[in-house]
Amino acid sequence: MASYARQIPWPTGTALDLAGPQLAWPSSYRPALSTVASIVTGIIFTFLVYNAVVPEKSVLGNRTPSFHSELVKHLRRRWRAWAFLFDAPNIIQDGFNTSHGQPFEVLAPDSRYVFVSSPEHIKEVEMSPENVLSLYAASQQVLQPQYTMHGFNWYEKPTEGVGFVRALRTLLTNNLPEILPNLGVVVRKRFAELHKGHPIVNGVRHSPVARMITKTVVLANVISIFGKELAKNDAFMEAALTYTEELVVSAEIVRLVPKMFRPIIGGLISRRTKGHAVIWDSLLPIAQERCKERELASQGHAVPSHSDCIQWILESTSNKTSRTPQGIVHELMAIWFASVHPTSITITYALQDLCLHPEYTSPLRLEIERDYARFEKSGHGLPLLDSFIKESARLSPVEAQSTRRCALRPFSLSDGTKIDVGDWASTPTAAIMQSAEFYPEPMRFSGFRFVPQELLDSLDVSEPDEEARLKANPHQPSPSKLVDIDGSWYVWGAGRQTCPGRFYAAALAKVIVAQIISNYDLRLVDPEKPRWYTWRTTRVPREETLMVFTPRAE
Ligand code: HEM
Repeated sequence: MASYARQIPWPTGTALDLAGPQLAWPSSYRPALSTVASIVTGIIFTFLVYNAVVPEKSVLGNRTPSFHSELVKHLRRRWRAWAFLFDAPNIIQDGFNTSHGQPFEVLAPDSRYVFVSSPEHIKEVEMSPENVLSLYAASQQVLQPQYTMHGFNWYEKPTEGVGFVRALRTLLTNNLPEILPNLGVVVRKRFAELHKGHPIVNGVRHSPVARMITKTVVLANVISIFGKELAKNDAFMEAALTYTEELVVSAEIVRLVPKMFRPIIGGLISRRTKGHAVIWDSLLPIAQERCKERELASQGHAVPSHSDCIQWILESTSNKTSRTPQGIVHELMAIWFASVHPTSITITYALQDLCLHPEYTSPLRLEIERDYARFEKSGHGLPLLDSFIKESARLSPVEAQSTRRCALRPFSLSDGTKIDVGDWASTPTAAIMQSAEFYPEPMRFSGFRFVPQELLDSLDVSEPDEEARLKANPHQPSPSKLVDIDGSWYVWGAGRQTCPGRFYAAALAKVIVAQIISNYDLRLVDPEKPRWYTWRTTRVPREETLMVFTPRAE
């Protein structure tokens, strides 16, 4: 700790001194003002240190004298809680390894998490009503939407009748056959444009793969969620990209400052960040227009028909708040955030895994040549590619935690473990997906692990040695798909509130990976370099990871 303190030079002088000469106070006021500023700075600093050391809800009980007698133990726990920010996947994995299926506790600076991994405990969590263990309350903590989503407050919304679940799970999924052929063309063009803009080093273009995929996903998602017109609006497209990044950083800052400062800091951030305002200003007139059309339609007038998520949400919402133009835009903003990052990251790691395991390229290309057109028309199929992306997501999951529920009322698991108000229950997704209990040779990459046995038997690879190797890799006793949900696959959460966008996400991942491997040979510039870092439970791809995409026609 001391060494960190030494590394960061603390500015000398008071807040007023640092503000510089533009504050032209009369000189007689200066000593007094300087003293006041020093006191205020001191109070803020003390609060920050206090917040770092003392949890909002101390696990040792309230802040009582007994706290002092257990100081060392307590400080160690707080140190571990702050380490969660940088090392959460390992901390969760350790808890999973030592708990042998029992619930275990992990502390973060701002929360206490209880991880459950046995099927019965997961069932208890997923069955608890939304007003006891709440996904919305957990999302509210993560996203701080009152500051990052134009004043959105999930608590004000009745949870039943939320339109986006039906809009995404049913209507977006059912429309995949209409959406996918256009997305294939858009993705191919966008990827080629981005590729052309990357610098040439030693005769080949070096592409920052994470950024490139995020930009491709943003375009695909704008078209699928908001419609083609908005994709032509440059200001909106720029905001659509920056908004999710702004949101993550802004919400994180708000989460880490003491509660009493959150409205001030959150308000400042909200005023300084522009992405959410551009999104709001662009979507609100459209939502207002659509609401007018709904009104006219209810009076028997002819109105234009629309086939996008704005319309599907409008048609799916039953509660009063969500039926207003503002309510619809808030839901769209929440969907937007949920749709971009996990999808881009999953695709980025799948492409990197293809570079690390190039023996899969030839059978995947064969499958794409044979079956891509059928997949586009139905939204189903490409089982080899499906399995490859699933294996990549198993070993490089975006999130080490899912099925996140924040307690709004005290809750007890059947073994007596208590989850108090403000604590979270969740599943250790990554640890379960890499457990030998569920996956033979769990840490070995086996791209076709999930395909049916007969498909594996009929695998046709031009190199007989490679074919034998692929067939000998570990294989699951029962086949499964990327979008499935079962007791060893919690990538999409669990129970009633599993990801409603997963059918679209899986289809888009297949479109993007298929378009890239059909049209380019790919390799990592430096396969040995670290490809991600972790922040809390998220495995974030490094922006500086470079790939070479060589057009196959050349
Ligand atoms: C690979 C990509 C994706 C992953 C891994 C993923 C994962 C998840 C998970 C785990 C949850 C549940 C939260 C939890 O239990 O902790 C969730 C919820 C949600 N996801 Fe996804 N998601 C992905 C893509 C998408 C896409 C593309 C959309 C929209 C088109 C979307 C929309 C949502 C929404 C709206 C919820 C909230 C559901 C509710 O409130 O009941 N997701 N997602």
